[in-house]
Amino acid sequence: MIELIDCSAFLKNQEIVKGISLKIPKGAFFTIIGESGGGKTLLSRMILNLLPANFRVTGKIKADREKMDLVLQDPIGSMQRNIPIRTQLHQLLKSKGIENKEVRQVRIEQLLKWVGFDSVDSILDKRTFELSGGMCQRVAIASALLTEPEILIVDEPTSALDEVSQKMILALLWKIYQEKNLTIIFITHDLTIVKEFSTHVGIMKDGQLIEVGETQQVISNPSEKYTKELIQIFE
Ligand SMILES: Nc1ncnc2c1ncn2[C@@H]1O[C@H](COP(=O)(O)OP(=O)(O)OP(=O)(O)O)[C@@H](O)[C@H]1O
Repeated sequence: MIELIDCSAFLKNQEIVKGISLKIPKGAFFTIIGESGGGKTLLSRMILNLLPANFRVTGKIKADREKMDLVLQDPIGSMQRNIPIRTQLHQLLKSKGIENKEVRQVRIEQLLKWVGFDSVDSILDKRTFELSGGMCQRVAIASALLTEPEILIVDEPTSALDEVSQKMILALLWKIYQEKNLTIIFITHDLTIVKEFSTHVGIMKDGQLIEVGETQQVISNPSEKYTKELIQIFE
């Protein structure tokens, strides 16, 4: 479980993320939705302790960060551009203490197949700019899974992709959720994703978590005006 108790993020004296208290149960598919600039990304970076250095955080966060990994909106930007994928993935496992090259190679090949690549060798030889956005996002997701996290935070992972790739990445994230028993925190602008996939949802507006709960409960009986408006837009 992840727990935040009255957490805020300040930039100089301006409170940008405001007094958030939240429990994310183990095994939840927790979506965070809300207006642009509402603080969704900052909240996720607070959980990861990855806020830019000029932010000051108050409150208490109970979370095992060693067990978390992050998938970003821009898959090409989230990996190193000029280094072959093989080298990047080996380096990652080496940094986690896996010294044996064959052991690393087996784990990498198994995972790339699991995320849907048939021809693993041809992917490993490439650099990220040689892949399509959808393929690159699949590699980025495989990279996040390599270290076997228990919690995966995904920040609008489909918004930079075409419609077909979006569907493939959503299907992959659903497979991960179903088969790897992870907790997923999924930041999105798309209420359809919230309705279709999530067990829990948090609604953010102006730096505040204005409504939170089980998805079905929140969608069928929203208490906040902003949540009602959001639901109407997607009807
Ligand atoms: N590094 C930063 N320095 C200064 N202000 C920032 C920084 N990152 C975010 N902000 C500001 O904090 C507020 C919340 O940003 P955040 O990125 O968390 O919003 P968001 O809900 O994720 O938005 P979007 O849906 O557009 O990605 C915004 O007003 C943004 O301009």
